[in-house]
Order: sequence, then C-alpha cells, then structure tokens
Amino acid sequence: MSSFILVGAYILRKLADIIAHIYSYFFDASSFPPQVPSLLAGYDNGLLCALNPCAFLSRCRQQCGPIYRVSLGSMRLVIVSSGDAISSVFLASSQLLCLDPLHREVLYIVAGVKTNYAYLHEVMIRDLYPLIDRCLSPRSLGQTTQTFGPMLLSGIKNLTRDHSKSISLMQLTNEPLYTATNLVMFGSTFPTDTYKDFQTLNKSVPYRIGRTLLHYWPSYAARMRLLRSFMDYLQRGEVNDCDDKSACARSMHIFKDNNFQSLEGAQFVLIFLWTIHSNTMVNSFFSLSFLLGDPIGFARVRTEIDSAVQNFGSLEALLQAGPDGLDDPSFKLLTSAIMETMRLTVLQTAMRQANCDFDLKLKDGKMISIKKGEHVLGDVHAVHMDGTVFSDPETFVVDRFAQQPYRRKHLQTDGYPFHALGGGRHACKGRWLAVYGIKVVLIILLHLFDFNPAEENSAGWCLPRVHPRSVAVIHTEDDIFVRLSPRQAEKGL
Ligand code: HEM
Repeated sequence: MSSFILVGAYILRKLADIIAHIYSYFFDASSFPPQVPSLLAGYDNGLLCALNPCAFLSRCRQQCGPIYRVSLGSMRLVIVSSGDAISSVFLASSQLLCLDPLHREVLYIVAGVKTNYAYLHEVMIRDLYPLIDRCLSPRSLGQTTQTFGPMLLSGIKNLTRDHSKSISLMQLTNEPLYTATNLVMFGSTFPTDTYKDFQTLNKSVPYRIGRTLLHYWPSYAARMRLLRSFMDYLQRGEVNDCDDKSACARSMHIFKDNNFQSLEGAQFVLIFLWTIHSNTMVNSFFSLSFLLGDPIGFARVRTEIDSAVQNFGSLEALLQAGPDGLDDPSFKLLTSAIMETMRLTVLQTAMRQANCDFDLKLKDGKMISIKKGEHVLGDVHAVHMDGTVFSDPETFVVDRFAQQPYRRKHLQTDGYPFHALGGGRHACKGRWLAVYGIKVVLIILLHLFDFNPAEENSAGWCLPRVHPRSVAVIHTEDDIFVRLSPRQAEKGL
C-alpha cells in the first residue's frame, strides 16, 4: 500500500514538473507582481496546490521570484515569500487586510460552524483573545500555570508505567501536554478523555482545507463526540478550586455571559482548544523527533537539563519554578531546539483578505498593488529555508538560536527573520505558553528516560515523513515507537 502511495506521489510530482515547464512559455515577467500562468482559469493551479501546497509554492517562487500573483480556482492570491514583505503584511491595518475569512474557514473546518459565524467570531475577538492575552502574557503565565508542571509529570508517569511495551512518541509528547493544558485553561471539571478524538479531528484538517476528505466519517464522528463532551462540561457550569482571576474561571465567565450551553458553545470551546493545541502538538512531537535523530544534540540538551535539575535540587522543585524559572540562560540550548523546530515546521501564515484596493508598501520602497477581494499569504517556509540567512537551512541545528546573549522575556529568535509566531498586532498570543509547555515536556522526558527504537522502527531513528498535503504547519501520519527505560537515577519510577 505504502509503495503504491509513493509511486503515485512520484508520478504526480513529475506531472507537476512537466506542467510547470509548459506553463513557463506563457510566463510574463514584465508585470509586478508577476502572475503564475494558468491554462484552465486557475483550476489547474488549484489542483496542484491542493495536492502539495509546499512544492507548488516552491515551483511558483522559482519561476516568478519572491512576490507573485496566483489564481487557485476562483481565489486570487498574492504570495509573499520574503521576510520584509511578510512583516509588511503583519503590520498592515486590519481595515486594509483583514483576518475574517481565515477565521471563518477555521470555524467551519474545525468546528463545523455553518450558521451564526458572525456571533461566534465577535465573541472570539471581543472576549477570548483578550483573555488569552491577559492570562498567557509573560507577566501572568506563572499564575495561570501554577499546577501545570506537576500535572504534566503525573500524566507522563501514568502513560509510561509499563516499560515492557513500546509507546507512541506522538502520544507521549502530546497527550499529557494536552490534558495538563486543558486543566489549567478550563478547570478540573473539563473532560480529560478527549485526546484521541481531538487528534482524529486534527489529522483531518489538511484534507478538510483542500475539501478532499476521503475518510470523512471517523473525523466527523470524533467531532460529534467532542462537541457532546463539551456541551456536558458547559451545562455543568463549574470549574472547581479556581480563584476568580484564574484562566479557567475567566473562560467559564465567557461561556456563561454568552449563554454558551448548547452546540454553539461547544463549537466555541472546540475552536479554543484547536487554537491552543494544533501547532503546539506538532512542535512537541517534532522537537523530540529531531533530537532523537541528532544524538550529539540530544546529549547536549540532556546535560543542560540534568545540571538545571541539580541546581534546583530535584525535578519536582524545577517544575514548581514555573515559566519564570525556566526563562533562564541555563535552558538556552533547550529553548533553541524548540525555536529551531518551529523554524522547520511552520510553513505558511499571514493569510489575509483585502477590503479595498491599496498599495502595500515594502521596506525597500517598492509597492505591491493589492486589489479588493484578493487574498495575501506569507510563505514563511521560503524565508526560513533561505540559505543566505540560515546556513544549512534544511538541517535541524540544535544551537542555531543559542549563539546570542540570552534576554529574559524575549524569544531567542529576535533579530532573525523568524515568522513562525506571526508578528505585529496579531502575533501569536499563546507563544509563551507554547514554549513553556514544550520545554516542560522535554525536561521531564529527557531527564527521566533513555529512548530506544522499538521493534516497529527496525531502521532505527527515522524522521517522520512530511505529509504532502501539509498546510500552515507540517503534518505527518507517521509515528515513532520507542521503548523507554528509566535512567539510572530514576530506577524507582
Ligand atoms: C508552537 C505553537 C504555536 C505556533 C507555531 C503558533 C503560531 C501562530 C501564528 C503564526 C499566528 C499568527 C497568525 C496570523 O497572523 O495569521 C498565531 C496567532 C495566534 N495564536 Fe498561536 N501559535 C502557537 C501556539 C499557540 C497557543 C498555545 C495559543 C494559546 C491560546 C495560541 C493562540 C493564538 C491566538 C489567539 C492567535 C491570534 C492572534 C490575533 O489574531 O490577534 N497559539 N499563532
């Protein structure tokens, strides 16, 4: 079956190359931005893009340069793949370039919102984003995540009790993180048995975006179960043991104030959950996958973690220190590994739609004329793969972002053309939680366990293959199975 898929993918790639070659004869380089040619009113490009967005954008870039127009069926896009142009998109006012169509798409694809979009969107912007901003800012994150570290540790211990069995790295890096984050954000009454359904739905997202979902039923059924579970949670209406200023109490206030007890409320919770987890899970899984594929990098990060644990006195004491304690030069290499994983796994961002005709000004003084209704998209992957900025760009370099002096409450990527967390007014509001959560996962796992490839990975450590349909961030359907053994000092586990 897998060789059939590989041959199919090879033939499609060759076909796409031949089509691109034919189209190059129709290419007009005199206009700016140049237009990617199409023989079938954009539907040919739409199909090629749906089959493999990254490869399609890369071919267009080779042909047209870093800024170009392309029609994907009836959708007209301006793609920007230079750091300066992406920054200009992030900085453009939302009167000119708005995010609404992106939000509408996400609400529909993830939560199945077909009607009442406007109301849910209003609550998202008016109540939810400010709540995330307030509770997850560097100043408040410690308060929000007081119980997070110990809960994550107990989740990992529960999952790893039986050392005689192999375990999925995807589950190991994601499930305890998913559960502990939900408990701090939604309180102890939030259903803790929703991870598998969430993953099933999440994995269907690239297919849903391309409207090419073949196995529709499993993800549809998973979504229905999730929504039922969230409706029960909303109808109970309690969060337990949370003070009034905590994230979970504030979330519940939003749900109650907006009378969210029915399907609509559950759809809102699902969108909130997807915002928190979809990108974080990719990073958590790939960070450890990259480290396992780089034994020297792995050993260096583990040495850093072990000496931090020693300085704190114990792993438990380190986990109590919270995000402020971990925002420290003694975790420079670990933080760099996480940011490097982001560099390699985030593909496109900054999707916007123009509200009117206008000229987008770039740093070098050039203007891109954008027409009303056109979409703009940032090809972040292209910038992050620029060999003139990032040497050996395709490779995971564990200390790539550990070279400059460490600055607390700053991302170690400051000063680089790094766009994985957005920018401007719409920069990722959960970035501090994401980095902190992934750090804690890696600290616990690297400190407690040795990792050996399970029988399922007969070829040793192999990086998961990137799914060709990946859009926005890398997706994979591969998993890595590991056998864990407690390290010498932790034999009591
Ligand atoms: C590794 C993990 C994450 C990555 C790579 C990531 C990436 C991004 C990016 C690129 C944007 C900007 C999108 C745009 O301008 O078009 C964004 C926005 C956002 N992110 Fe994240 N994110 C992550 C984790 C999180 C988490 C944990 C939360 C928690 C709630 C979160 C909440 C948000 C919100 C609310 C926005 C919208 C901000 C706005 O439009 O004003 N993200 N994220």
